[in-house]
Amino acid sequence: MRFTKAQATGNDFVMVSDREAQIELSPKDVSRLCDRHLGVGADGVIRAVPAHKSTPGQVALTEAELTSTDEIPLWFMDYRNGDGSEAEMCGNGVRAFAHYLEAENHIELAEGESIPVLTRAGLRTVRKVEEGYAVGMGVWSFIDPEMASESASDSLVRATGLTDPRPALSISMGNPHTVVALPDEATLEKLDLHYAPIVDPTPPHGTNVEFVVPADPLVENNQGRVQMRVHERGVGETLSCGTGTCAAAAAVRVWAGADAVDTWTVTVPGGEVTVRFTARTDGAEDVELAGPAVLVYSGDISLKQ
Ligand SMILES: N[C@@H](CCC[C@H](N)C(=O)O)C(=O)O
Repeated sequence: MRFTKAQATGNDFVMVSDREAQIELSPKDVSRLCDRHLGVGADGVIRAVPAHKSTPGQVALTEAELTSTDEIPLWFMDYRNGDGSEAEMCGNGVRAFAHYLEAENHIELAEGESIPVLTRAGLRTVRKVEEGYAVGMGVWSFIDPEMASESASDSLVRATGLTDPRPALSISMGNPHTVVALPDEATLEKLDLHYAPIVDPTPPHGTNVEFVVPADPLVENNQGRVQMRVHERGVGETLSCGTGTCAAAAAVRVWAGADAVDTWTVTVPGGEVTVRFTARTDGAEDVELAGPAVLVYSGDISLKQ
C-alpha cells in the first residue's frame, strides 16, 4: 500500500489515497501502521476517499455532499486514532489532508481558495493561506452547558505530576475536549502524560485532555496567548492537537470573561497555531484554525506482516 507520512505542528499521520474506495483498514491495520517500532509510526491514519464512494457512518449527507461525483469528488477524511478507533474530527489532520490532496493531484488550490472536506463531524472548509492552511472548524460548544454556565468548570482532572485534582471545562469541537488550567510552565512541564489523566465526570464518549498555561500578560497586540500540552483520546500524548488548541482557546476565553479577544496563538510542543473566533448572529461562535502542514516522505508498506 502506498502511503505518505505527514505532520502538522508535530501531530503526525499516515496518509492513504483511496480514490476507488478499495482499501479496508481494520483497527489492527491502523494500530500496526501507527506503531513507531513495527510500522510507519504516527498518531493516526487518514484515508482520503470520495464521499459518494464511502460510508462515513454517522455523518448525515447534505445536498452539498450528494453532489460528489467521480469527476469532482467531495473528499471524505476517514481519520482513525493510533489505537484504531474512529474520531469525529482532527483539526491538524484537515490541514495535512488538504496538502496531501494537492500533492496527489486530487485538488488544486491557489492561495486564498478553499474547498469543503467531509469529516465524521460534518462538512468543514479548508483554505490555503500563507502559513499553510486555515480550517473552518464550525462552532464550539459546551459539552455540559448547564454545569459550564454555572461555574465555568464542569469536572475535576487528576494527572500524574499534579499534586491536586484541578477544575476543568469540557468543550466540543465536533470531538470532545476537557481543558485544565495550570498555574505556571513548571507545572505544565512536570506532567507525566504517559498516563491518561482521569476526568470526573468523563464526557459520554471519552475525551481529549488539554493542559493550558495562559500567558502573563494574557493579551499582547490584541492577541491572546496560551501554552498547551495534550493527552489525546485513542493516542496518548501528542505534540499537537488542532481541535484541542481550539477548545483550549475557547476555554481560556470563557475564563478571561468580557475582555477576551478573538485571536489566539496557541503554543504546543510541536509548534504554534492561530485560532480565531467569529460571532454568528445567533450568538454561537465560528472557529478557524490556521497553521502549517508538511509532507515528510512517501513509501510502500504491506499490511500482511
Ligand atoms: N489530533 C487531532 C484530534 C484527533 C482525534 C482525537 N484523538 C479524538 O479522539 O477526538 C486534532 O488535530 O484535532
